[in-house]
Amino acid sequence: MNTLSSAPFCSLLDRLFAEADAATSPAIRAFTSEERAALTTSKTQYLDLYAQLKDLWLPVSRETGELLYMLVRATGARTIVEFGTSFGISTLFIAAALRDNGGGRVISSEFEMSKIERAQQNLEDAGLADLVEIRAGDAMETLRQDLPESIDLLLLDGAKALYADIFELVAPKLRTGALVLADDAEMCPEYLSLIRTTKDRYLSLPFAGDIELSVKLG
Ligand SMILES: C[S@@+](CC[C@H](N)C(=O)[O-])C[C@H]1O[C@@H](n2cnc3c(N)ncnc32)[C@H](O)[C@@H]1O
Repeated sequence: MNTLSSAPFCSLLDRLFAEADAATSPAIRAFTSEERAALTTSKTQYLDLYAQLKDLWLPVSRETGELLYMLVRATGARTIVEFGTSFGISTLFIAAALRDNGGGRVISSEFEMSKIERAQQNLEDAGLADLVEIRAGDAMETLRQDLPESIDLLLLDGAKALYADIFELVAPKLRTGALVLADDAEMCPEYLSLIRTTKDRYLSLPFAGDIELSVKLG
């Protein structure tokens, strides 16, 4: 038996993915082309732009969620940091894998309070809330301090323009062999350039079209 294929996880995930698919946002349709570009490139407007998209779930795909579950199980990971909780779909996959590994801790980060409340509820409904700490506020501040001494996996899935900055904050705590999974990585040229040019310390590959998967070599 595993959490991924058991109740209540299965039916909860089906319901949440359906809800995510159905969610709409009048704000995104009203965005100018400059605002659309700023969503992935601006290091100053991200709080305002993402706040306008608070009704959108923007989750990882089911395949990426299952890949996260696999990676956490296969590596026996116990300590995970996540940039970008939203309504908690990726967090659910990670926490399910931690449960099946025998325990652990996810530190996730989200600044939109309404999303945090719903993510917390989803984690409670799945019986996984005890494994997760959601840090409220800008991850550029909340992930700057009080990180565990040794981190097994980092998921980058918040504002695209900040992937490189968040990676730099967390990197000193990544253990040798730690994985970094960056979702929608093709939107993050600064991060891709950074992770792919540190060949002595990271091996990094594009994966499944929209993921960059990297391992810390030492
Ligand atoms: C792509 S969604 C995350 C989806 C989530 N990982 C999932 O699979 O359900 C990105 C989220 O990151 C949040 N976010 C963006 N920039 C952030 C920042 N600097 N600090 C905290 N949260 C941020 C947004 O509010 C949004 O909810």
